[in-house]
Amino acid sequence: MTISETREKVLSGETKLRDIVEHYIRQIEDQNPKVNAYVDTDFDAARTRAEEVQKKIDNGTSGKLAGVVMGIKDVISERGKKLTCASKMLESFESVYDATVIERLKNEDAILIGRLNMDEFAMGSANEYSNFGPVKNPHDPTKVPGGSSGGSAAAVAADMAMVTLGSDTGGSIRQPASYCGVVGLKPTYGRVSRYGLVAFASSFDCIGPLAHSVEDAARVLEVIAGFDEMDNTSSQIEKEDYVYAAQNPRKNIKIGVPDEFFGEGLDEEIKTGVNKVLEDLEADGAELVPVKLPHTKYGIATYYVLATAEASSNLARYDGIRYGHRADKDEMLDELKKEEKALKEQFEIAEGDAKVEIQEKLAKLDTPLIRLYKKSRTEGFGDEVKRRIMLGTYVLSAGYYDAYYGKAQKVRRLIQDDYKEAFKNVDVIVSPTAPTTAFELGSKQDDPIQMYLNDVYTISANLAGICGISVPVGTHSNGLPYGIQFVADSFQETKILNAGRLVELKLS
Ligand SMILES: NC(=O)C[C@H](N)C(=O)O
Repeated sequence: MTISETREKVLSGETKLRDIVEHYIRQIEDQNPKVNAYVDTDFDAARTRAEEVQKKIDNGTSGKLAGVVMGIKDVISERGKKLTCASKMLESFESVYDATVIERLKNEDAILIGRLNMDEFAMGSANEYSNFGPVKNPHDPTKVPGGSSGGSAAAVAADMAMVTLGSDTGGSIRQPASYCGVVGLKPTYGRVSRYGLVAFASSFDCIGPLAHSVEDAARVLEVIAGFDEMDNTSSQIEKEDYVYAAQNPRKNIKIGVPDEFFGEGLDEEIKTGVNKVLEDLEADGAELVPVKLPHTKYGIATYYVLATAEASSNLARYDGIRYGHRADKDEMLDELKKEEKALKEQFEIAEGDAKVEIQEKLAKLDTPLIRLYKKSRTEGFGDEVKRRIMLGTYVLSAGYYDAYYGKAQKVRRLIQDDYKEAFKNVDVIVSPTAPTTAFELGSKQDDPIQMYLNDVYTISANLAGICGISVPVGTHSNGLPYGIQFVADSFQETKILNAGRLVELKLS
């Protein structure tokens, strides 16, 4: 059921919240062993909450999301719940406070039923890099659900939640939404507070909803959006009426069509499917306008320089002392002693240059504290996270800073300027959400570049800081869903909701 259907039934007394919650519990018990979307659930808390909210409904004081059963990506703090980011590093970490978005959802009486699987620290496009094992696509368990919010998308697709929250740093809400056949919305950077979101790349990270419908996404956005004094990057610009925009779409919108997003690498059927919808929208009064985004071809490279640089800095806090997994101290001291002993023995028998070399090694041997950091991080982080920390540290290093980090910042500006220019003439810009449908589990795991290329259409919205939505638009002959993406200028969420709703109306 959608949020509005639920509201109607719950407010009229036709359905009790208890029954809604029991439905989702059954779904999770039945589906989760196959899909692996939830990494933690609290059914008792959900049941208790349902009783509390039911009382509010009965006495007419319930909030906007009364009865809405939600799952939360395991990167957003929920007081008293585990917050693992699907990493061994945070295996036993528990949130001590609520993220602003969680506080706002709770204030409007949403029922939070569990924590959702994801790529470790949100780094990935297939939800395969998780300490809890991969999420499976509900449409075909041999396929990935997309990532990094794979659990959030799969939970909605398999009816294990009415809506979920995900996070989008470089496509992480929209690409899994496309692969799982649900709606996913990435708000403008600054529209939704990041307070309580574990940082990956702070100038990109955004929290947003994944839902069954555009209107549901709007209903959640309405609650979570808005200024927050706890996040100094959150904007003071007033929210717009998102639900109204989703319910009353204008047909005569101007849609920018960039050649750059319909070229090489795009699956032919997806291209045809997206073009067909555009023709239908045009027949209904929309105007299709060719636009140019000449710098988008540098999007992936730019993102993977800047996002890894920010990640290397943000993830420095996980040292096993202040935060996160700590390696066994005795084991570490033992190792260190053995190394020292071996070097000293070698020193005794070595001669000439070799002796000097060994002496240098002895002098450079880690102190116990440094070794504890190293060992904790080596054990706690997975391979993709380590790869990004190393890439990020490299592009920030003194000798390469200008060549990589500095240059990428300049290209980011050029990409932003492309969009600013294009939005002078159009309301939204359209593209497929991803170049293909969901791919085979394990097929790209060993090839990071192939994995990164999945984000080719979604990543520029993150670089530009603008908003975007993915709406299901068809089923491929291989049986898998795929989405259409609309992006709009900063703080113009009503425009993407409007366009998304037009697509839904065309397909219904
Ligand atoms: N976090 C994201 O938005 C997903 C992106 N594929 C990344 O690995 O960075």
